[in-house]
Amino acid sequence: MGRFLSLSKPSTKLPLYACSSMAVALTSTFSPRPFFQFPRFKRNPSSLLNSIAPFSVSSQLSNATAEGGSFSGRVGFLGLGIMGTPMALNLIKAGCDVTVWNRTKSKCDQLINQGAKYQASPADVASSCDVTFAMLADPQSAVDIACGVNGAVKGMGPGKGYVDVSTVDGATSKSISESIKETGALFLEAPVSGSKKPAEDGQLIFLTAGDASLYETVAPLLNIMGKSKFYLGEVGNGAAMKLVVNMIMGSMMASFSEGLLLSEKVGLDPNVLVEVVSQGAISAPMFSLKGPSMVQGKYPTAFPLKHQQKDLRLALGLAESVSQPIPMAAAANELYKAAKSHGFSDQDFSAVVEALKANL
Ligand SMILES: NC(=O)C1=CN([C@@H]2O[C@H](COP(=O)(O)OP(=O)(O)OC[C@H]3O[C@@H](n4cnc5c(N)ncnc54)[C@H](OP(=O)(O)O)[C@@H]3O)[C@@H](O)[C@H]2O)C=CC1
Ligand SMILES: O=CCCC(=O)O
Repeated sequence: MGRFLSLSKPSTKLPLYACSSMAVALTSTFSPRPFFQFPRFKRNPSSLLNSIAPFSVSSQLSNATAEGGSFSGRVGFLGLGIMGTPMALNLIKAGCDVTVWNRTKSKCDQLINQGAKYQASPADVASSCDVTFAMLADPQSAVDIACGVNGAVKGMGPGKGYVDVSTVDGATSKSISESIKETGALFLEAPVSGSKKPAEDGQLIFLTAGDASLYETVAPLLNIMGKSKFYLGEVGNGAAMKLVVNMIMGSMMASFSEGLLLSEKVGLDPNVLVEVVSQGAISAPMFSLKGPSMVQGKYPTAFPLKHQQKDLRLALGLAESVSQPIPMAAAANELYKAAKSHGFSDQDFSAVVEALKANL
């Protein structure tokens, strides 16, 4: 039991509960923090219960239970963009009692038609729900919707929980956490890896940190929306993990873009490059998925370029805070800034290749 009670406390020697082989290597070699991944048992709720049961941190949520791998409380969802809409939709399809709000109200219609309730403000959603999720564009909007006039904080209180799944920096997440917790409610940051299609398919990866009991309570909801989830300890660790992952992704895409253009310029077929890359050590689903449309100059938006640049900017701030040089990411950031200034903000981040074209 003792080893599980240390779940929410940073430690250098925590055993891994269940994880990938990569996570084992990281934990035993580098990680100074708890590093847990729970397996996903979507088709076997009793296995899910067994996997969660050892983490017997009692839930403080009054009307919600996670018994048997389900969640019987009311779920709020704020922010219905590319990611929020399919995530909320999956909760509705799974039978959850979902209440939505979005700045642009018309984006709520699809979900209301599928059975969602609507409230007129984040505060109203939070006061009418047990747990409220927020999937917002950036740090400013995440703070505004949590802490602003008619923000979620106004509707929070003991027995409730707030789960911020937006990609923000650790300082923003901590500030939101403090405001939420001052009301007596619980807070979990849970940014996601995975884009539009994984969100639609319930295949996201949650990078969570904060109140362990809220993590346990919302685990059945995370299991509906995602394929795996990591609990990383203190608030800020989930945000940091997400920014590091997206820093790598942004640099990879910038480098891939250079390769595509260079191959074409020296007379090679960039489609063949995509095929060659897909068979070797640097293969990545991202290259295979986006490469063919990049060659055609098409960038259907899954992950908006402006958000990728935001994440690189936040990763640069994270690196600055610990005096870590990240020259590749800094160079990539300049490229995404150039792409933004040429009007590609709302296209997919693979449009960064346009910033390399000579006529820009
Ligand atoms: N798309 C992706 O592949 C992924 C995105 N993310 C992250 O998830 C978050 C959401 O991304 P995504 O869904 O793609 O983004 P979108 O741009 O599609 O949606 C952004 C959401 O934030 C809302 N919003 C923006 N500014 C404000 C504001 N000032 N006040 C109130 N609401 C606001 C928008 O409302 P409105 O509809 O009114 O504009 C919308 O609901 C971002 O942090 C992103 O980095 C994480 C993983 C993958
Ligand atoms: O933040 C966006 C991540 C996109 C992805 O993981 O494919």
